[in-house]
Amino acid sequence: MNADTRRTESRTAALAFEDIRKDYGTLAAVDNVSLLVPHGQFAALVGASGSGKSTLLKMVNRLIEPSGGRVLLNGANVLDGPAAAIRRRIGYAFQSIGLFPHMDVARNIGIGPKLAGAAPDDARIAELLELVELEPHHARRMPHELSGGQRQRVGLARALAAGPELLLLDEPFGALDPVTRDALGKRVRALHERLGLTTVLVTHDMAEALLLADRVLVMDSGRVVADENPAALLAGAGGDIAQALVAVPRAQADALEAMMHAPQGGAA
Ligand SMILES: Nc1ncnc2c1ncn2[C@@H]1O[C@H](COP(=O)(O)OP(=O)(O)OP(=O)(O)O)[C@@H](O)[C@H]1O
Repeated sequence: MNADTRRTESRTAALAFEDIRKDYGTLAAVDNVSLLVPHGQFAALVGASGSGKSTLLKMVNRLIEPSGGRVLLNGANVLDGPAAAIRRRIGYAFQSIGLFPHMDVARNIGIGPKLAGAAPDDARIAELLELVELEPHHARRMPHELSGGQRQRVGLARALAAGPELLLLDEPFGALDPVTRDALGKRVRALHERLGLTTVLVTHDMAEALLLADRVLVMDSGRVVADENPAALLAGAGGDIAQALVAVPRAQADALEAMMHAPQGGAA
């Protein structure tokens, strides 16, 4: 691809990383990553702990300053202008949620738009609660009066409150039980479709990535070592590191399948 084509593609993508890097001393936490995420795509970033997933994500909403390269959001460098202006265009939900303990659910959800001078009214809060399948009466609860899964839903509603162009999710289901995690994952995918979002999800869990995403990016030592769709990964593409991650859910699925077809043991 020549430089002109590359520049045009970077400008028209929802999100573009151009030779982005982050160094901590001699460690390259993110090592010259270039990627385009088209509008409407649901991409998952998968990889071992410490492979650079969160660092890459946080350079989009300027929680981390890059050591080199650029991140473009709809063609504009995220470093141009105030960080708050960029963050208003990006929904961000993460595992530890960061709800304000002294504010009720409605105020927690509305904090971003309120800081921007447009506090959401009760109808908008009710609409956001409905999107994440919470009840209207949850609006007046305090964070400590909610379950972990409900708190994650509030975090998601807050991420959606300003009508973002881009949704960044950093292990948003990490601390949840498997049933809640599965339900919330499906809800996020449905919202992605319904709201026409572009979404990047960081997860340790390859099964989650395969089930939810259109595209799976595998990171290792700060680099993207595989970039495949779920069907291709399941068919064996992506190289050794990606296949080692795919092997885990595959082995579990095979073991369950074998159990279902095994003759019943126990007393005859
Ligand atoms: N502030 C920091 N100072 C020094 N090193 C850091 C800092 N933040 C992250 N790192 C290092 O950068 C590397 C990438 O970290 P990062 O959090 O991006 O990984 P990750 O893939 O998101 O991991 P996890 O899945 O465990 O959250 C790791 O080796 C980490 O120790």
